[in-house]
Amino acid sequence: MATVIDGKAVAQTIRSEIADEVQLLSQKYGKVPGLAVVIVGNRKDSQSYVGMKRKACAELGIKSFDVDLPEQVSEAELIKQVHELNANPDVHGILVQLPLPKHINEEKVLTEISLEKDVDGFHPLNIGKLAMKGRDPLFLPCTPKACLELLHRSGVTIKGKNAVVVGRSNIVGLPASLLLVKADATVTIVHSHTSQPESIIREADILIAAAGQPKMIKGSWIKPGAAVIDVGTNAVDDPTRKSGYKLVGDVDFEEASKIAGWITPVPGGVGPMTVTMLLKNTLEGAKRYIEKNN
Ligand SMILES: Nc1nc(=O)c2c([nH]1)NC[C@@H]1CN(c3ccc(C(=O)N[C@@H](CCC(=O)O)C(=O)O)cc3)C=[N+]21
Repeated sequence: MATVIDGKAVAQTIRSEIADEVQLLSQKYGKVPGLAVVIVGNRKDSQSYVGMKRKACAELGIKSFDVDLPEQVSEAELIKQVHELNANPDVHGILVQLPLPKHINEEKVLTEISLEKDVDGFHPLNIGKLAMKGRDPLFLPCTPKACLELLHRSGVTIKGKNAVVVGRSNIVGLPASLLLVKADATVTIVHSHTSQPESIIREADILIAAAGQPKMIKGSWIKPGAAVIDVGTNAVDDPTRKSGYKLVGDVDFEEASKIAGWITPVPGGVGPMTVTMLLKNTLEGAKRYIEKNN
């Protein structure tokens, strides 16, 4: 049976470390980290994620700046708001919740975020640096950083291992692959055009599942003893629940937990750690800014 990695518990430990540092910063400089959370429109999932982020800020003494814009807001107006946050000395991190409505060019908006405040790590220059050997971006993207932190805190070594990443999105699969290469793994990316995904996944000592397909990865695909990090957060109908749905990962947990060495649950795995890495990035950004300007 696999060791189930308790993302919620690890997240809690790191959050209390962050809260202590926030207090130190506040005592030393009379300033607290500030995170702007920008949301456009009223997608239910985005509202819920943004709510979690704002609540977590409050719990840690991080000041959150809430910008809520209507679905119809123009790209120009959104960019104007980003520029105002760039100029605000109390804001050390800016997060624009994705996805944005179709009439807005996401890359254009993300490019306007000041590099020093890009706590999501989604600015093309930060991604470019992530992709370069010997270079480091100012911020690592939160979900990939969460995956590596969970491996690290579980005592899983990455160097020299076969790592397989399922999915190649800009926010998870691709940057996770880059981080694993930088950590000296041998990395294979599996995606919708891969002809034999099972046989590749079976070679994975480390598996990062970020395809967004509920229970796509079966127990029989897992290499015995592998470390399985499940990034999927898929809502599937569940009439037995009040909400009418439940969250399941990209991995069939029931089956895979019998074969893997380590596995993250959904919920309670990568999700809470993603939010925690955002808070950590905000703290790091604030420390850089405050120490430079004092
Ligand atoms: N600019 C931007 N940055 C993001 O980081 C970003 C984004 N846009 N758009 C959407 C995705 C998704 N995402 C999650 C965060 C937390 C949980 C999380 O905490 N999940 C809980 C479950 C929460 C629940 O019960 O609904 C868990 O897995 O235990 C999940 C998903 C961040 N994203």
